[in-house]
Amino acid sequence: MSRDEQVGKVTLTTPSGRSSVEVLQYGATVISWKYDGAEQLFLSRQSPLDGSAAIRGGIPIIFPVFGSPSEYEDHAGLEKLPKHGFARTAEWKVIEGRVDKEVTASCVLELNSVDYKEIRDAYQWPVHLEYHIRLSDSPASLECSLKVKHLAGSSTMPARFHVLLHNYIAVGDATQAGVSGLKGVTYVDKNASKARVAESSDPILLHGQASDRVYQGGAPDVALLYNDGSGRQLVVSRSETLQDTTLWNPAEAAAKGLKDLHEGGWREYICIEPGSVAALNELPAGQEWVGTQQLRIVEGKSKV
Ligand SMILES: O=P(O)(O)OC[C@H]1O[C@@H](O)[C@H](O)[C@@H](O)[C@@H]1O
Repeated sequence: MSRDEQVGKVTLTTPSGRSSVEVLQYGATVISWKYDGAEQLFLSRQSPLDGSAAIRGGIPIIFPVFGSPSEYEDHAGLEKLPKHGFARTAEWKVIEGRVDKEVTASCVLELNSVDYKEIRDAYQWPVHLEYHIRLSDSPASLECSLKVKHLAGSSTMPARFHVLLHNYIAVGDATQAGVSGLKGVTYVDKNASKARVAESSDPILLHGQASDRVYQGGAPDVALLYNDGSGRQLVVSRSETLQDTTLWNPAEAAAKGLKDLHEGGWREYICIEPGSVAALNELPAGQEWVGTQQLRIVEGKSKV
């Protein structure tokens, strides 16, 4: 593990040098994952990386609310939070870094909500977050695991939260790449007044249409099928605690409203976001919750 303390960045590289990952302490945001020199994640060229705004790309951590609190009828205890919560814009601490055996490298970051007045003011529950990042060459994969511990103390009521890992997966052309594994799963379409729809396609092709869908449970693995002729897939697996999947791409018109997205950037990614967002978690005082995802490169024969 190497650290750039001035920038607040950790770089992990596996001993073979085949895989590397860069993580900002700002938001504990993974901003790059390379395998054999190829970048797997999208990062907007216009995203400020100086801690002035959430990162447009990589893997922002969404906690403890997904979207704006006002989107939910029952948002008791969440109403003062900014959109997508505080985890993605807080400064995390690095507590551990390791290179194991011959194929993996890992690090751990933490965030203690009680250390920050602005978080205490917006979120009544004292929570300790731990984020474990593990990089491997075999299989070529990146594992991210978020642990939430309700510290009790100032509030003994169950801590209420959503969690979502907002993966911006790099693709050659988002209008042509496919997303597989969601057929039959019901989604809430945030672009259509929250209509509930059962997915009928496999693979899903966006064809340049905007997507802001929250698939509710039912899909252990979701795969991004690249359209580069290689048959390669990026498989997103997750623990049962991250049972929901948001599929987001703003497409051309809405992308114009995203000032931190470079021209044409919307074509270069599809967000496949495992989360626990269909209902709020209620974590009793003193207890822990863990959600884990694995992004895995699979060479195969998939056709889009
Ligand atoms: O622009 P932000 O705050 O990073 O949010 C990006 C998108 O994140 C997605 O997860 C949400 O479903 C979208 O509704 C939202 O627009």
